[in-house]
Amino acid sequence: MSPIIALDFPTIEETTAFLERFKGVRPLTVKIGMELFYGVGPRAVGGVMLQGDVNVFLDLKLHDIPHTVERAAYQIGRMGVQLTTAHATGGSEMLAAAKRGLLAGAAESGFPAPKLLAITQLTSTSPAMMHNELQIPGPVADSVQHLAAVAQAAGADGVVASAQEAPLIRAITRPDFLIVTPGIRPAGSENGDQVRTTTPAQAAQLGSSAIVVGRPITQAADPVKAFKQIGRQWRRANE
Ligand SMILES: O=c1ccn([C@@H]2O[C@H](COP(=O)(O)O)[C@@H](O)[C@H]2O)c(=O)[nH]1
Repeated sequence: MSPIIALDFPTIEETTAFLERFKGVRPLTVKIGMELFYGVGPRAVGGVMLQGDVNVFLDLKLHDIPHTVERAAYQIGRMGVQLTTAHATGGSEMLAAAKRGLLAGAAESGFPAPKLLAITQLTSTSPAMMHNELQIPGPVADSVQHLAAVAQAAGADGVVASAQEAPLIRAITRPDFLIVTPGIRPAGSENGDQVRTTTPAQAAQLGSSAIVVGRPITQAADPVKAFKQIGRQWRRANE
């Protein structure tokens, strides 16, 4: 799969103008996150799909009581998106509720059910933050591996994690379990708020199933060129 582009824009106009540049690049998978969804609403999903042959990863990171998450996931299941997220730290009951909601919403709409990815530890989380603020002892990778096991047992289709943890996740999950990796920073690009970063090639070598890239593409002088370069690095390392 080509890199998933994180469409972190505030308006549908900016999003559409950005996607215009990618007219000749298909199929395309894009991620709609909180900024665009809260700014524009569910029509952000419809607007992006209208571009044709664009798969949508709706990254709303559900985290609430199981009943509320099941009802929210039902609505997401009706939208026709391919991937969506819930926080693994919400626990196994909440993740199972998310899965049930997605399946029910998809069954009602006739769309295939979106795959559920469990967020493990955000790629912006440092060891110091995890220990001092979240009060989780031990290496970040151990926490991520544990949350991946919880997610798999609860019926999630995969996780969102840094590629740094991919080998530990692969060691305990079934072969088709997805590891989707943000925090991708090609050599020479700025980390910004990302902490557990890898290059596209490292993510492939470490076992990620797919990479998510935002600012290194959206803020590039030539986003299509940046997307193609990152895609080449990712694919070569996967060969
Ligand atoms: O652990 C996580 C989970 C989600 N994200 C999201 O991925 C993109 C990354 O954007 P960049 O601009 O490439 O940093 C962004 O939409 C995040 O919400 C993540 O970074 N880490």
